[in-house]
Amino acid sequence: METTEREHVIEVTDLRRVYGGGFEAVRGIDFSVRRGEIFALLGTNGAGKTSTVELLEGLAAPAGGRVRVLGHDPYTERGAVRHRTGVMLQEGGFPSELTVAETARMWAGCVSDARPTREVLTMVGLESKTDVRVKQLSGGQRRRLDLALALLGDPEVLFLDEPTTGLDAEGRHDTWELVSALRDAGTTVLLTTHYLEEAESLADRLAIMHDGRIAVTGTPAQVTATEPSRITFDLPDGYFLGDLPPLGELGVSDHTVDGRTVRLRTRELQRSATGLLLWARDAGVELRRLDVRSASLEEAFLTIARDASAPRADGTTTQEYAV
Ligand SMILES: Nc1ncnc2c1ncn2[C@@H]1O[C@H](COP(=O)(O)OP(=O)(O)OP(=O)(O)O)[C@@H](O)[C@H]1O
Repeated sequence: METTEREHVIEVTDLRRVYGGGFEAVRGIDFSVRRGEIFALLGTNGAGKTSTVELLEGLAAPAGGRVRVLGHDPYTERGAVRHRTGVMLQEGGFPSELTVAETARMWAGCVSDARPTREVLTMVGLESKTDVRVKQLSGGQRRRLDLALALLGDPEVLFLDEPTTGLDAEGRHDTWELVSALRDAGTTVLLTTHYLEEAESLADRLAIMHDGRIAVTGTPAQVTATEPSRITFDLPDGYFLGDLPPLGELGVSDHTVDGRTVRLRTRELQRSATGLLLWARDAGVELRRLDVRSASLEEAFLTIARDASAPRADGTTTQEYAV
């Protein structure tokens, strides 16, 4: 079955992976990725991200469940999928004596209708390193070479396992721009990352894995919204906590006081902040060191990593947002 523009190009249903010895690294996960979407798989160390991506790449057969990439089983129908996908493994292995250009040419020989090697090396910023031997590249430059090789076949679907690990801040931003541009040109990207700001700024949707399961799936904004926002300020001189309007009426879910510093947590940031500021205006006081902020993806991640094993009130451990 071929996919159309609006269909999911990656579909994962109740997927399981069991290693020799019986360890279940992937324990029944579901997600899907639409054409032209960047989907990030996040999770703690050992959560099962690489084990999952390898199943999507057709490198191993699932112990249970179903994977479809571009409408095909990537393991049993490898020939139908492989030439339409690009893969950047977590650790690429290159012959260290070859130069960058030789490595790209060797790889291009394995790809049908390969892009010109100079083109992909320029895309990843390695055009000035073509005559350098692979063993002389820095770790970050090797990651870029990995990415260049994944792009050689002009893939419809790109699997990137920790694409920016080892890159400096500039290299990471360059890679983000390149991946965004590929997405804008219609490439579907599934990536794993430990950099939460990478997922926050790049991903259209993401899933957070923990212990072989997906704890939450949604847009970065949806996942971040699972955490309360925070308001911090110093109580004005001569005022006490009891002088503020009743915090429950401001939508504040809990608070702490440390000396004169008050920290409020709220799921209704606008209502809480407005109520507080109107009170301060009417009282004619200044809320010094006022700081109002939404939760970050990092806070949501840490909470999920901590709580993911605990069942929710409805008995499930997975939260999924429709988009
Ligand atoms: N070949 C293997 N044999 C047995 N267990 C394995 C094998 N490969 C991975 N595992 C185990 O499966 C679990 C998931 O590993 P995986 O590499 O998929 O996690 P990950 O989320 O990619 O982790 P990281 O962020 O550290 O790269 C881990 O507990 C790991 O020890």
